[in-house]
Amino acid sequence: MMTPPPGPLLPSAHPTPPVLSARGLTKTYDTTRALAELSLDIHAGESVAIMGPSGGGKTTLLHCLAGIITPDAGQVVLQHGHGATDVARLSDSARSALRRSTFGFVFQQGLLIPELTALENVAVALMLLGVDRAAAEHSAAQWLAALGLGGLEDRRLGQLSGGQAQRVAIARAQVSGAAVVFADEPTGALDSSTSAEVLDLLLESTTGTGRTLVVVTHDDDVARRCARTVRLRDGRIVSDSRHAGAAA
Ligand SMILES: Nc1ncnc2c1ncn2[C@@H]1O[C@H](COP(=O)(O)OP(=O)(O)OP(=O)(O)O)[C@@H](O)[C@H]1O
Repeated sequence: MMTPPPGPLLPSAHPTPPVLSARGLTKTYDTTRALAELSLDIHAGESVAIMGPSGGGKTTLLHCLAGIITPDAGQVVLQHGHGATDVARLSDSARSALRRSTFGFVFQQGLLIPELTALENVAVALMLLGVDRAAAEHSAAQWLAALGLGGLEDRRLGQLSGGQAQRVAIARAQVSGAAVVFADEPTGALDSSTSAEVLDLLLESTTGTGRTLVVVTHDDDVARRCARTVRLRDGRIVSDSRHAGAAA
């Protein structure tokens, strides 16, 4: 069967312009095709759940959208600020700079530094952008307080619960004013009530302020709370639905 060429998607009824437009994304690892000419528009202020079976390409898509890996073919156009940037064509250093300034990440492991306190873990995201320590710590303290962690600023990660540590990760992802926050199974290790609280905070602090959330999840409860669910299988989109009554 012939595959249609990657091209413009049908006009969308969404009220805001796309902040990210992926066209014809293809990624192959050795002999495994993780993404197969995938096209997707993500709009400013949307919450999008990426779902589908294990190995379907969810994390690979998230990493391509966020400029963590480059696709073998295709484009990821970011429309933010003054113009459009093809994330997939930037140099490594330009992509790192873009990730720090424009994107936020809530991943299960890897981004928080165990030796640092909650406050330092959040402040470091701003200090990497050149903000001085005092101003960075001031903003970090405000985010921690907004996420219910006032009084815990000086705890190291090992002295926090899983849910508290995920809130630190949310604060870190938001403190630099990220236009798009990417989360990969942000509630995967949490019990269901903590998971609901963390998800509420993640939605409020992103789409609640006009920013965009893209979340990879296996959890139907998480997907139901998002405004849109995109399902992948074998590196292709098999369904894309918007739900009434969910967050933006
Ligand atoms: N670094 C890699 N090297 C080789 N193959 C890889 C690599 N990363 C992913 N893959 C393969 O690419 C396919 C898509 O992987 P991906 O992690 O994107 O899927 P996923 O939908 O996120 O899966 P899961 O739900 O299990 O996390 C899988 O078949 C996986 O084995």
